[in-house]
Amino acid sequence: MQNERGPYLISLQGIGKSFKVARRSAGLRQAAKALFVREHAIVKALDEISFSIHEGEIVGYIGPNGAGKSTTIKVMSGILVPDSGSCSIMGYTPWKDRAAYVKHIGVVFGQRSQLWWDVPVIDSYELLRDIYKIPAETYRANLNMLVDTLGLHNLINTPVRQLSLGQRMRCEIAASLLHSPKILFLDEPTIGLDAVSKIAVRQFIKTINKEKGVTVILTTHDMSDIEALADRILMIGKGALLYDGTLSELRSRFGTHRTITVDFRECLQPVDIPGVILLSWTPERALYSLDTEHVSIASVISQLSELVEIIDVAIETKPIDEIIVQLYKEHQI
Ligand SMILES: Nc1ncnc2c1ncn2[C@@H]1O[C@H](COP(=O)(O)OP(=O)(O)OP(=O)(O)O)[C@@H](O)[C@H]1O
Repeated sequence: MQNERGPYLISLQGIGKSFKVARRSAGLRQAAKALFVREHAIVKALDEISFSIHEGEIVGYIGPNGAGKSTTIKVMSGILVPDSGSCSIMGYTPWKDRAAYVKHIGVVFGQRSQLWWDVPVIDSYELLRDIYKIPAETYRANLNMLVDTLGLHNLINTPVRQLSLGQRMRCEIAASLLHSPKILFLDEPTIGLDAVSKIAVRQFIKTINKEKGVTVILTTHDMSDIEALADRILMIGKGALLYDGTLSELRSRFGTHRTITVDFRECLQPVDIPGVILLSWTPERALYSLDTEHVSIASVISQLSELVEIIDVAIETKPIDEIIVQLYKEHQI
């Protein structure tokens, strides 16, 4: 498959995946009954998911808890076999050609470690070198680059269990890239990290995307990850794809709301402007809320400036988190 930008690197068509989960009602009687009769429910984790991704993209895969994000990443990385649909990544069907396919991908699950817990990080790296049969020269070059850019100098000789979450995450990301994969799947890579570690991880993801051309698909609940990284958002809810587009399209579609803070020379009388909500008024500052679909910012400022002497104006857009919540609400998820 392809479009005007050429062939897709990743293409999913109608992927479906359900899980059979054991159900038990509350109470002792039900517990006793469950010893003999197991009741099951079917959870539809993915319902006909289709999307395609080009080489070099950074795609943010978002959605509320239980939407199906991790399940999609598991299908794409070949860990899970879907019930229906097709998936072609670099020409491979991940769950069928797994041995050859995994040489081209790196996977990081923020909540799970791929490193050996009790041994120094470097030992896990050497094991990965042997598993992936990474040529000595490539391994050395990649290791040096990763240690430098992720600041791992003082970490790689430490056992994983002695590392902080942020330090471990940087080591995990390095582990996933030792074999020079073309695609990196990151499942909540910044979960639980402090502000400094988050920025370091984001910066690194940007660098390997730009300099090495690595295609990145990341799931996150942190909208600032998306703002900092993703060119494109795929939003999933109740197993179905609900939005596929850029962050700026999303903003303009759902984010026409603005808050305007105006500072002025003392004015005791609040000024009301038609179509605009006055949120607060003090003798030196007013806070207005408006929808730019109905009223332009220019007209608000011009109407105000006729009545007060404006000193400063600050305009804020609705935070991306609020836009996402609005989107979830619209889709009733
Ligand atoms: N191995 C499994 N067995 C049974 N049900 C599962 C399994 N894995 C996922 N599910 C169910 O499938 C649905 C999608 O789960 P998934 O982990 O993909 O969601 P998610 O979007 O990654 O959620 P979160 O943001 O909470 O990590 C959920 O209802 C979950 O309970």
